[in-house]
Amino acid sequence: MGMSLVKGNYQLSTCILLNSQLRTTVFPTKTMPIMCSSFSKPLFSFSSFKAFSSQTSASTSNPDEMPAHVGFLGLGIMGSPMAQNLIKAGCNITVWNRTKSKCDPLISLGAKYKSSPEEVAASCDVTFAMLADPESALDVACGEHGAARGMSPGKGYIDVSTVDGATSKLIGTKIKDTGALFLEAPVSGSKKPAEDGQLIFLTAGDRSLFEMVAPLLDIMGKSRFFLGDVGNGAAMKLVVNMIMGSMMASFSEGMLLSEKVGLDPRVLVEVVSQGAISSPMFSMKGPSMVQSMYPTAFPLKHQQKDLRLALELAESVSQPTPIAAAANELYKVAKSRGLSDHDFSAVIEALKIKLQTQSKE
Ligand SMILES: NC(=O)C1=CN([C@@H]2O[C@H](COP(=O)(O)OP(=O)(O)OC[C@H]3O[C@@H](n4cnc5c(N)ncnc54)[C@H](OP(=O)(O)O)[C@@H]3O)[C@@H](O)[C@H]2O)C=CC1
Ligand SMILES: O=CC(=O)O
Repeated sequence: MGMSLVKGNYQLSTCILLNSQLRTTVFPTKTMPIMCSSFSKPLFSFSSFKAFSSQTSASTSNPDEMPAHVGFLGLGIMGSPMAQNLIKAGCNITVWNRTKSKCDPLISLGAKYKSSPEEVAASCDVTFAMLADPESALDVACGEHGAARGMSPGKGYIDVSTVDGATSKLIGTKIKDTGALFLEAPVSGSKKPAEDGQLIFLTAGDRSLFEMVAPLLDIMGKSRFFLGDVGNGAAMKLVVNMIMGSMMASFSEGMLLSEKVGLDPRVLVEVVSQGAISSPMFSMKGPSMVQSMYPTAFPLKHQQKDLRLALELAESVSQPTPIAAAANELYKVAKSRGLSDHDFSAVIEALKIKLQTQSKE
C-alpha cells in the first residue's frame, strides 16, 4: 500500500515497508492530492527499516480548529519569518527571544511579548521553539525559566529546532512529565521557504498534537511528514542535512577546479543547472559564490553542527560516512577562519585557503 501525491511542481512518493515500528505519514498541505496509487510490493529490500508510510489518503487541516493562543520562542533567521506568517494568518501570537530587540518587529505586527519561555508557555495553548542548537533548545525548554515550567495538561510544545534525537527525547520527557504533549518538528527549507510558508516539517511524537497544530504547520509549510516516535524527525533532518552539507562541499570543489583549469565557473553553474545533478541550491547559491559573496540564509555554524550530529548518529549505528566526515572537516576549517555566521556556501573559502597553503609549501 502506498501513495504518490502531486502538488504544484513536485511529487511525493511514499511506500509501506515490512516490519514497522514507526509510521510515516506524508501530508502535502496546501492542495489536495490529485493522484493516488498503490504498490503491492515494498520499494526497498532492507528488512530492518523502521520507517513506513501508513497514509492512504491526504489530510487537510481545518483552520477553524486552530489553537487560540500560540507561543513562539526563538526569533532568528527562521523563527522570525515563521512567527510572522502565523501573525499574518490571523493567529494570536506571543513571542520571546533571548535578545529582546528581535521581538520588536513582531510586536509591531500585533504579537504579545512575555519575558521568559515559562511565561509564554503558561499563557499559550501551544508553543513553538526555533533555537540554534541542542544546548539552547534544552535550556529554553528545561532551564530555570524554561517552557516546561509553564506547561500543563492540555498544552503542547513543538520543537522545530534542528537537534539530535537524544536531546529531543530529553526535552520530550520533561514536557510530558508536566502532562503536556510534545512534538519534534525540525524543518527542511531555508530562509526563503520560511518567508514564503514553504517549509517541510519532519515531525514525530504525539500524534494528537500533530493533528492539533496541523493548521499552523500548513501556514508555515508546504508539507508535513509524521514519522512516529520522537527521534525519527531529528534523524530524518540530520540525514537530509548531511547530504546537503556534502553536496555543497563537492559543488565548491567543482567550482574551484573549473576555475583552475581555465573554465568560467558561471558556465559550470549553468551546465549543472541543466543536467541530472541540477539542484535549486546550486542554482541559487552558485552565482553569489562565483563573486565570493555569502549572504546568510543558513549559517555555516549550523551546517557544521548538523554534520557533527549526523556523524554521531552514523557512529551510533556503525554506518560508514566518509564523505560527510571529509565535508565536516572543511566546515570546521571555515569556522576557524571566522566564517561561522556567513552562509554555509562560504565553505568554498576553506578550499581556497587550503590551495593557498599548499602553493606556499
Ligand atoms: N537558517 C536556515 O536555513 C535553517 C535553520 N534550521 C535550524 O533552525 C534552527 C534556527 O536556525 P536559524 O534561525 O537560522 O538560527 P539563528 O542563529 O538565526 O537563530 C538562533 C536562535 O536561537 C537563539 N539562541 C541561541 N542560543 C541561545 C541560548 N543559549 N539561549 C536562548 N536562545 C538562544 C537565538 O537568540 P538570539 O537572537 O538572542 O541570538 C535565536 O533566536 C537551527 O537549529 C538551525 O540548524 C533549519 C532549517 C533551515
Ligand atoms: O537546514 C537547512 C535547510 O536548508 O533545510
